[in-house]
Amino acid sequence: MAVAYATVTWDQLHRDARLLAEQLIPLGPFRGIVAVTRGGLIPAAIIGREIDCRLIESISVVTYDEEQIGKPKVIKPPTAAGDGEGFLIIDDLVDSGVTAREVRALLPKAYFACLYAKPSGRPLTDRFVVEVPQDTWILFPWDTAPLFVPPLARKGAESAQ
Ligand SMILES: O=P(O)(O)OC[C@H]1O[C@H](OP(=O)(O)OP(=O)(O)O)[C@H](O)[C@@H]1O
Repeated sequence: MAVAYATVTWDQLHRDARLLAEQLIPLGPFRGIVAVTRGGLIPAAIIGREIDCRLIESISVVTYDEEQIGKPKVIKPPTAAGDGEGFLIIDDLVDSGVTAREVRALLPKAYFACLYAKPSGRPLTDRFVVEVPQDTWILFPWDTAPLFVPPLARKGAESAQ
């Protein structure tokens, strides 16, 4: 399957998180936020600021390790959130939906919102900002760095040497 890349800048991520916050305000107030680490941490901080929510819990789900491919493992439960009643779950992305399914099973009464959703994971969300094709790999700002790229003309000359 061909893979396309979509770069998300800090500015864009901030804008998308604020857009989501705006949509969440009428659904609140929320007792707290559960950030799905690690990708949900920065969106949760931005959204917590916008919706005026200071109680931030986290959950950490590992979906891949060398011995048990695909078996999700909760390595940090969201204890402060109980069954999720009154809580908002925030993640950056739902892709296959494996992480979201695990998180929702632990917090059945919480509201699940994320910035970006691929078709396979989309049904597991209550709200998202942007739908992204399944074969698109999102490059988040914390995963990337600006690099020098040679001018096109010089690139041709270099490959001819
Ligand atoms: O729908 P899924 O296929 O489960 O994928 C979505 C999950 O993948 C990413 O986290 P990742 O597992 O890469 O961990 P990280 O955020 O700690 O890098 C993302 O932050 C979601 O939590």
